[in-house]
Amino acid sequence: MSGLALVLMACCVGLLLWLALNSHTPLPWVVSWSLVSLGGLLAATLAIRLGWTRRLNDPSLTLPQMLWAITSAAVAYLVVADARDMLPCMVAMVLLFGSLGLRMRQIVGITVYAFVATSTAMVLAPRLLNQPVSVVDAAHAVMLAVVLLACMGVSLRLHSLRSRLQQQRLALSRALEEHRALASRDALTGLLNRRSMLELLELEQRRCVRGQRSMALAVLDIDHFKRINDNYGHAVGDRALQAFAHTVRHTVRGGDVLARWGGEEFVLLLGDVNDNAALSLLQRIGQAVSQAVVADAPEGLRMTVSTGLTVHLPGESVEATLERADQALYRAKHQGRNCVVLADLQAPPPPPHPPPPLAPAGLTAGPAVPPQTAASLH
Ligand SMILES: Nc1nc2c(ncn2[C@@H]2O[C@H](COP(=O)(O)OP(=O)(O)OP(=O)(O)O)[C@@H](O)[C@H]2O)c(=O)[nH]1
Repeated sequence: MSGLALVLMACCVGLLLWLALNSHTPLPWVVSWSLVSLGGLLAATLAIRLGWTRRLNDPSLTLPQMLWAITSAAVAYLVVADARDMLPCMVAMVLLFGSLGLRMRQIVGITVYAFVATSTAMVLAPRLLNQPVSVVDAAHAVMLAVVLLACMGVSLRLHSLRSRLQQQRLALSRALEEHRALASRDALTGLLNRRSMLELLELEQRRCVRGQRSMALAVLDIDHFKRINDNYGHAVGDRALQAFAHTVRHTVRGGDVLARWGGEEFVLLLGDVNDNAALSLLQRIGQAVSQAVVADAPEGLRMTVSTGLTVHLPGESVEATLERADQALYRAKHQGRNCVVLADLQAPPPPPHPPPPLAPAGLTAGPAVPPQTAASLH
């Protein structure tokens, strides 16, 4: 029951007390009833505030408080004869406030209980007080039945409105979640998209500055992807991209992050790894990609990937690291594709469009490493 209901109950009890003091009802009865009624509600409030009810199914003790308040109201009908007119009002208040937190079956149950409790009080009152049943008593009974039915109707309606509101809120938060996922992920491969990857890289870069972490970045580009589209169709091309993403993700460690950078180009973030280990991993990726099977595609369809790899130097910008990896990729493409080129950290920044080398590069500066020779580096 809400704090407001408690306050209202307290007002009613105060009013009843006043009526009792101004009527012929024996004072000890009235005082005892008031103390027991209020005491029960205060005890419940205290238990809730102290957190004793936290582990219960109903931590706010709604149902017990309602049962208590309705029983108190029914007993009041017997004890405080002058205040009987207030019974429908009190029961209605308890039902309306309390039912907000109840399930449908509980609402019907508590209304039935209210009906049984109050009608028992009405039947017993004339006998206990030795008074004949009057027309007023009959009118009370009819009014109470009407009030109880109306309260139940209103409570059930409120309940259905609340459940509809909850469903709408749930649907809205799911839609928001999906929207967020769509905004941060590439729809085709399910990988992080370029924007989210850049955010992640900025975060990692700051960790590198603080010396908490090191990272290597690789730019991977599927070779001659245009031919796959041209020869097998765009749908097969899409599935090839998915197969590529799936293969790389299952070759790297859980903490490494692959993102779709655009088209058939991907960026891989490798955490806490040296250049040799990164090179070896990218060689394995190259081999795995060359064996990857594209779903519903002709048998002969195989992919290869060219990769530019570099380690991030603490203090430099993410853009600078990416640019170096991109230049290494450029060299990998010009050295025959299907290989990994590790960027040379000592070399001055390359010109914007370096001419392709005449012969395959050695392994010293910007080594081009075909997948099958990876092991020889270690
Ligand atoms: N099916 C499909 N194709 C895409 C998608 N994004 C980009 N492409 C295609 O990828 C191809 C990229 O071609 P290019 O940039 O010429 O590169 P390439 O053919 O891979 O050649 P190299 O990179 O030099 O080996 C283009 O034909 C694009 O249309 C996509 O989401 N789905």
